Amino acid sequence: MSSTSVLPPETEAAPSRAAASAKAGTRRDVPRVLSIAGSDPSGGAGIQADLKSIAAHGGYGMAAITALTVQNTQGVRAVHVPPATFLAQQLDAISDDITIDAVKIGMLGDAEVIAAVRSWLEKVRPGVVVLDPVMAATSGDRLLKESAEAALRGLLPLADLITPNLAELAMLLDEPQAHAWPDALEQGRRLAAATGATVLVKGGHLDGGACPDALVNTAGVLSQEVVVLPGDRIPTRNSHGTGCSLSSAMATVQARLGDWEASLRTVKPWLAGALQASDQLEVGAGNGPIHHFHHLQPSLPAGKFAEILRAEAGPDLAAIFGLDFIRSLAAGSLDEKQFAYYLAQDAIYLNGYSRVLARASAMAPTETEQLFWARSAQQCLEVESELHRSWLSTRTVEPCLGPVTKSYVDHLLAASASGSYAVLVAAVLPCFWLYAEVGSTLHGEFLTAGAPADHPYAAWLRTYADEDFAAATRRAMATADEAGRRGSENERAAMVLAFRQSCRFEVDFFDAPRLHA
Ligand SMILES: Nc1ncnc2c1ncn2[C@@H]1O[C@H](COP(=O)(O)OP(=O)(O)OP(=O)(O)O)[C@@H](O)[C@H]1O
Ligand SMILES: Cc1ncc(CO)c(N)n1
Repeated sequence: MSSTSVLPPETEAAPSRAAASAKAGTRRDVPRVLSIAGSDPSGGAGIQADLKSIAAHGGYGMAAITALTVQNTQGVRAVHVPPATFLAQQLDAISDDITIDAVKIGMLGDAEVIAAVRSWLEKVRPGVVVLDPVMAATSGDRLLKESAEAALRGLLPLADLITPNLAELAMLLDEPQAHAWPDALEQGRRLAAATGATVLVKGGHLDGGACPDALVNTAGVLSQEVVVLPGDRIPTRNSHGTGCSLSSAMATVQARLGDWEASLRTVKPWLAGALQASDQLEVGAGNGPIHHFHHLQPSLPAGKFAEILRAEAGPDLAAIFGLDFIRSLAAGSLDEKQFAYYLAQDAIYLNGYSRVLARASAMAPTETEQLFWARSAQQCLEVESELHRSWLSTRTVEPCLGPVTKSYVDHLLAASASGSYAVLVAAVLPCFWLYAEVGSTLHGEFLTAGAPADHPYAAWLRTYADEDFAAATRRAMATADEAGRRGSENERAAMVLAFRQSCRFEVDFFDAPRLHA
């Protein structure tokens, strides 16, 4: 398991001239960072994203709310801008009392709000000011009144860093939107020259597989006039709030490092990781949020959790192969009464197991998994009726629920009621996996012995080598691996417990005919 760190890893970057000329007093271990932005109640953008992003980078976050939005991952339904005088009071209350190491400015809404922020900035002059010129949400809905665009342009010279996306960059320059990266960089240059600020040109809205970002400054603050950080586009729809998260992360890290290039080198890989891990959150049906704290979660590589489960089951598998029932079944010397008991209990078990698999289907996070469990549930019922038709119809056996069968099914039902899909998947896995292991071993032994036709259980042993069942087992294993990787440490521990308990029941189930037949 990989180790976790509280802060995203910082790449050692060669100090640029900016580091040397960073404003005195801006470097703090835990920077006090104020977000002046709108609220997104769905938590992915606006001040909610800013506070997460600031915390993810080790800052102390504060928030003065410029506007309330009614939005979710699918779009903005309404915007309410409280009186600008009330915002001014919030800003004064903070700066009267607290030293602010960095400010991030996001959604401003209208010209009155911009005027209030402007006069506060002129009065307080915070050490680091990052301005994200928010005009629209990821969904395309407007967040800045058209009549306020000129006022926003007027605010730009008060910022140290401006972080426009391609549409915002064009609007601020009153030019058509750039679609090619070199054109965007040219626009960045013009905006930097016009404002004196550093411009972070963002490639999020470019076409194609690349997603570069660049810092541009025409006044010699950077090591070069244009510093490009290349990046791959991460294939996800979950880009809600990337701009907010990036700008507040830049404000926080800049207050600690005093170097824009080093800050972007820290923030960009973190953002890529947050986009990559965004699917884990399962928030909303539209453009979902990014996973701000992905770096705090221990991540397991694919297959690792399945490997852990396999190791857990090792002793139980060995115990199964040592059982009299299995040894004598393989040798053909098994007492017919025990075999009949085993078949009858298996039929009862499969009925319960089918219900539990149907529950897994109902809880599955994707339609593919839903279908897999539903099919498996159906196949259990088919095997159950086949057992009655071909094996049990010729035998006289009491169809009573044995103690091991009852305990095993009760355990599975408890897992299905635990509320955790991952725990349920772990609990049902041994019936696939240990059974498939036992089956292929016994079938292999049977073939090695020349598949003797006079073996009393020859027909039964032949049914064990079912490629469809082996494929379903691999699928169940991969699903458990994925559920384990997605889950928290606590959930994985609960999965291992449920899995081990089922493994014990598999051993007991094969031993039950000896004790109860
Ligand atoms: N699919 C992606 N893969 C990698 N990086 C991305 C992706 N989408 C956006 N980014 C990065 O996210 C940051 C924000 O870029 P973008 O151009 O999307 O800003 P924005 O439009 O202001 O964001 P928002 O969607 O919050 O309004 C940039 O660093 C950009 O490179
Ligand atoms: C409040 C708010 N600010 C900014 C954005 C841009 O993503 C948004 N969607 N909502």
